[in-house]
Amino acid sequence: MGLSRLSSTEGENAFSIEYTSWLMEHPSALDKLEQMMSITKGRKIVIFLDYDGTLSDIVPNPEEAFMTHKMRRVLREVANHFPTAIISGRQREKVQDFVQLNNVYYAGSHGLDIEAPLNHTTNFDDMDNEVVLHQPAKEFLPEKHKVFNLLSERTKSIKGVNIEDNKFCISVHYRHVLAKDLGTLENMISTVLKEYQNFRVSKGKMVFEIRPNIGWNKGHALEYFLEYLGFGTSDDVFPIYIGDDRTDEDAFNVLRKRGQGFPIVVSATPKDTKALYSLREPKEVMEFLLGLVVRSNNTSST
Ligand SMILES: O=P(O)(O)OC[C@H]1O[C@H](O[C@H]2O[C@H](CO)[C@@H](O)[C@H](O)[C@H]2O)[C@H](O)[C@@H](O)[C@@H]1O
Repeated sequence: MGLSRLSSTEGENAFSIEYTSWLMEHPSALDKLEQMMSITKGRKIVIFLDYDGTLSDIVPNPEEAFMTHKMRRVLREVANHFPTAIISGRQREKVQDFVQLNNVYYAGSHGLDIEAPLNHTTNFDDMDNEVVLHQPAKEFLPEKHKVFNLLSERTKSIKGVNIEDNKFCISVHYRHVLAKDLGTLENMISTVLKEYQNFRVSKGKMVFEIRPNIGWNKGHALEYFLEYLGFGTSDDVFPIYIGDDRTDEDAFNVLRKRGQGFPIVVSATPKDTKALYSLREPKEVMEFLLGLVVRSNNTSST
């Protein structure tokens, strides 16, 4: 359980005391698997996952945040057992490219670009599958291009800045920016956003996340998927959301408000979160997902 893992991985340092007490409030989801499976009896489990830091390790280069083959195998199994959606800050197509599974639903741009199961409005994706696209910030695309170009131009002088175009959102990575230049970068972003007040900025892991200033976030995307899957107001659903970053907090909040399911934060250090449970790293996420599959197989064979 949590404590044994702690002593083997962290050693007896001052920090582990803080982590241990945080763990009491956000117990390891691995330790709660049995309990969770008994609560879910008769309910439909639906899985929601963030990508970076949840399905793939955080790495210095965003282009290299690959998922392991093992994680992909587990995810495929999970999605064969339960409806599964990935809700990422990245461009949706980019996540699809990393994940390469067609039994998973995808949302990109922090939930602003949803490819949902087929319902009334029909589109076709690259593989000619019928899908429903929900893109509530479509009208902001031309402006987003301008913000992207302006930011790229103005931040050129700062070494280490990496600006990622996430379709409806923009990520300004500062992982490789010198500490002395950070203030300048922040000022540049706020100057640009003063000119484009339809956009706002928040902070992620060594990244400034810029997105249209509309009332739509990962929490709304989660609700949208539930609605489409037919569980909008249902009591018979048990949604599990696993994520590691600030934008995932909106989805944790939705689960807390619905009083349903398991909000799980991925973190090996104490952090302020609305999640009720925790997992330390993507490897534990994989273990947890595998645990769900195994237990679900056991239940159906008894
Ligand atoms: O919602 P997510 O799927 O978690 O996406 C959030 C951002 O993740 C990526 O950036 C983060 O991961 C990178 C790769 O490990 C890392 O280099 C970076 O420092 C992290 O912030 C992604 O590149 C962003 O576009 C996403 O918005």
